[in-house]
Amino acid sequence: MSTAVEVINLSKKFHLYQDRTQTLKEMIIFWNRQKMEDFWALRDINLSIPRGATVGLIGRNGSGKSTLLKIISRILYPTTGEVKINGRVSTLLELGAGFHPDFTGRENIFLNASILGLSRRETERHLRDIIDFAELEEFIDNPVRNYSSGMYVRLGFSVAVHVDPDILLVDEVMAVGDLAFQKKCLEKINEFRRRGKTIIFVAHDMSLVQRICDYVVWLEHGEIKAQGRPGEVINRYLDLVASREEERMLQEKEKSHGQSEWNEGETPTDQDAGDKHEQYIITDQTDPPARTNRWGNHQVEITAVKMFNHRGKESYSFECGQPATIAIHYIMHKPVSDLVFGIGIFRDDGLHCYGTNTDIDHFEIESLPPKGVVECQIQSIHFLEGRYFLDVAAHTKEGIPYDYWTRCLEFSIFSRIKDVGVARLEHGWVVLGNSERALLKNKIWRNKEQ
Ligand SMILES: Nc1ncnc2c1ncn2[C@@H]1O[C@H](COP(=O)(O)OP(=O)(O)OP(=O)(O)O)[C@@H](O)[C@H]1O
Repeated sequence: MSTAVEVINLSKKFHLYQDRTQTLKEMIIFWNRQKMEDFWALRDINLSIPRGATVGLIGRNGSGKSTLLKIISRILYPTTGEVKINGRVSTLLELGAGFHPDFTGRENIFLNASILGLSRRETERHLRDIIDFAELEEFIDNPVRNYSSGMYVRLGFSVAVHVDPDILLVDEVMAVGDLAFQKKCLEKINEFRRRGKTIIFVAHDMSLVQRICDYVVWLEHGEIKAQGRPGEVINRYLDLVASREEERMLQEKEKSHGQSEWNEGETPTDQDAGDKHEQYIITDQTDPPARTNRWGNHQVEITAVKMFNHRGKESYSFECGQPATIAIHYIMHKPVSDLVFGIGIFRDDGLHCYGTNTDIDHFEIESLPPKGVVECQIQSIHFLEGRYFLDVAAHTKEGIPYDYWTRCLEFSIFSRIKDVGVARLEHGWVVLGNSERALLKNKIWRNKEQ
C-alpha cells in the first residue's frame, strides 16, 4: 500500500516571549530585553500514513495535535525534519481560517477554494453544491463577519470536501456545528473513506474516533505516546486521563479536608438544623450549594467519608458502570436505638440523581459498635460522565438528623461511550421481522396469562 503522508524526524519549536513590562515607560526602557524562551511543541515525530487510512490524532490540550496538522497542511514549517505528501490536501483547521471577515460567503468560497488549489472555473463548477451542502443559500451574499460559528464551520467544511482532495485534514471543528450538520459531516467522511481517501482528524470525542478511525496516534507533550489500533490506544489514553483525574480529585479532597469539620461549641440545634435543611432544598432547585454544610444534634457523628474503587483503592474518579463503595466513618457519642445512615448523589448542576438509606433498603442495624464504618457498596455506578457531589447523613427513622453533611465530597465519572442523559440503562437492541414480532407478542401475552 502506498504512503499518503510521511512524517520524518519532525520537530517544531516556538519562541515564547516573556513580556514582564507593566508600563509604557518600562516597555520603552526595556524594549530589547524581552525574555525569550524556546518551547518544543513537537519532538521527533515519525509517522507513515498509508493511502486510504482514517487516522485520529488524540491527546490532551496543548499536546501538539493542531501544530502537527498545520505542518502537514504546510501552514506551518517544521524546525527540523520533513513531511512528504502524496496527493492533493484539503484542510479544515480552526474556525474561520482562510476566510476574510469582510467578504461575503460567496467571495470567501472563491478565496478559500483558491487557497486549497482550485481554479476559478473549477470553483464555479462546484459553487452550487458547496452552497447547498453548507445550507447557506439565504446568507451567501452577506459578509461572513455576521455569520455564527456554526455557519462558519458549515461553509469551511463544505469548501474543504468539495475541492475533491486526496487527503483531508480536519481539526476539531465538527463539534461546533449542530447535530444535523455533524451527521452530514460524518456521512461525507464515510463517503470519503469508501472512496479510499486519506483522512487525518483531531478529535476529543473518543467514541467518534473509535467509530471511524482505522488508526490512532496519541500525542503527549509533543511526542508520540502510542499509536496503533483505535481500541488499544484509546483505552490506554482513557486510563491515563482517569488516573490523572483520580490524582486531582484526591489532591482536592486533601486540600478541602478539615474545612468542613465543625467546632464543638458550634454544633447547631435541631431548630437550626430544620432551617438549614429547608434552605438547602430551596437552593438545590437551581444552584447547588457552593460549600459543604453540616447540621444535626451530634449524638452520632460522621468523622470521615471516603470512596473506593473496584480494586479497593481510595478513589474519586470512576468509570461509568464500575463498582464504587462509599465508606462512612462514625462515632456514637450516646447510644441510640433508631439509627439510619443515608446517601444522596447530586450532579454539579444540582440535579438530585439518587438517594437512599438503610431504612429504605430495609437494612436493619441491630448492634452497632460505638465507633465504626458503614459502607454503601454500589455494584455499578451507572451515572453518565460528569462531576457529582455526595451528601451523607446519620439520622433517626423520623428524619431527625444526628449528623447531616451535604457536599461532603466531590467525585467524577468518565465514560468510554457517549450516550446522553443522567444514567446508563442496561439495554440491548434486536431487529425482528413482522412475523417474529407477532410471535414475540404472543409469547409476552402467554407469559402474562401464566
Ligand atoms: N504560534 C505559537 N506560538 C507559540 N506557542 C504555540 C503556537 N502555537 C501553538 N503553541 C503551543 O504549542 C503547544 C501545542 O499546541 P497545539 O495547538 O498544537 O495543541 P493541541 O494538542 O492541538 O491542543 P488543543 O487540544 O487544546 O487544541 C501548546 O502549548 C501551544 O500553546
